[in-house]
Amino acid sequence: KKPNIAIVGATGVVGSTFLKVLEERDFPFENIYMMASSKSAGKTVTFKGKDYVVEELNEHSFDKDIDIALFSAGGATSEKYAPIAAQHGVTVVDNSSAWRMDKDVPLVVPEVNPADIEWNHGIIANPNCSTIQAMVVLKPLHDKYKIKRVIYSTYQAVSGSGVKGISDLSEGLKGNDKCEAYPHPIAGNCLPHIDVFLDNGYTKEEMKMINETHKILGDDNIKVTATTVRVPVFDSHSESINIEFENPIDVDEVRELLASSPGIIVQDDPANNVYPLARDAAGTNEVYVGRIRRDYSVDNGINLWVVADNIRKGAATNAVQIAEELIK
Ligand SMILES: O=C(O)C/C=C/c1cccc(C(=O)O)c1C(=O)O
Repeated sequence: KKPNIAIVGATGVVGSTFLKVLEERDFPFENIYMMASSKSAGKTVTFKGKDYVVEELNEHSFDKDIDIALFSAGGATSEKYAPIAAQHGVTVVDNSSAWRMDKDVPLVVPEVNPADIEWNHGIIANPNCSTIQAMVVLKPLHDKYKIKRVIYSTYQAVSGSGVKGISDLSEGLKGNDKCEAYPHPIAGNCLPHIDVFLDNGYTKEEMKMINETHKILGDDNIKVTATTVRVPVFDSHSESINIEFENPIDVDEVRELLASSPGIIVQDDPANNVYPLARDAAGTNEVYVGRIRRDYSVDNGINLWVVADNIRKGAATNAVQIAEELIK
């Protein structure tokens, strides 16, 4: 039978993109239920030409027959309601960080570790957007050359902060500096501060990339560090990724391997100004890789430039791909 699905956080930036991607990919379903917290309940969302009134999420929301629920309504909502849904037999795909590091919750990028879906106990976690696009690229390289160390430097779009981030940038570009999403004006700036600072001097976003890399690749021996930066870009996260391998590599072989790996489009012809660009990646579901070159400062190292739409592959599309695995 076709699944009954629920969208929790249906009116948000990611929630509304869940709906776009479900329609684009013609995801099969019998019934769909739109849910959100009290502040968004009562709104109307349109999906496949039909209007739906968003119902207020509560502990009885999953009493009805629901097979799959896609959550993107903040960590607190996931913390409270994902277990309730799971106890009602729903398989939850949660876009928040609430359950990502839980030992009973698989953290999944379908191109990377689809088999981990099998051991879910009702909740499957969607990784952080910056982690997802990196994992798609690192997995084939780790399998072939064994990664020793990774350095992430990210250049993250304001859409990752939702409507407040988008507004701060659009107003800032008109000369009206606003600081609703960030402690400093984002227009004309780069802010090395995403989420909150921790006692170790790193931000939560940086520690998410480090911890989630270990869990998804299943290898805590990989040395990982990260600097995550907010830049004045509306859509798509760009990442400079430096990788040192245990084994020798050949750059042309790396380029061919990536070009033949799932979910990746290689754009790497600097002589003709060809490399991944945030504005080209926006609105698509793939991960783009370019500037593939040897790091001559170590024996077996490379540098990469990796770009993806942070709301699509970084969140909504990845979650829908997990749901597609569930109904196979
Ligand atoms: O800021 C970005 O570009 C990505 C933001 C992700 C985010 C924002 C608020 C809460 C969370 C969270 O769920 O903790 C997350 C996440 O890690 O997915």
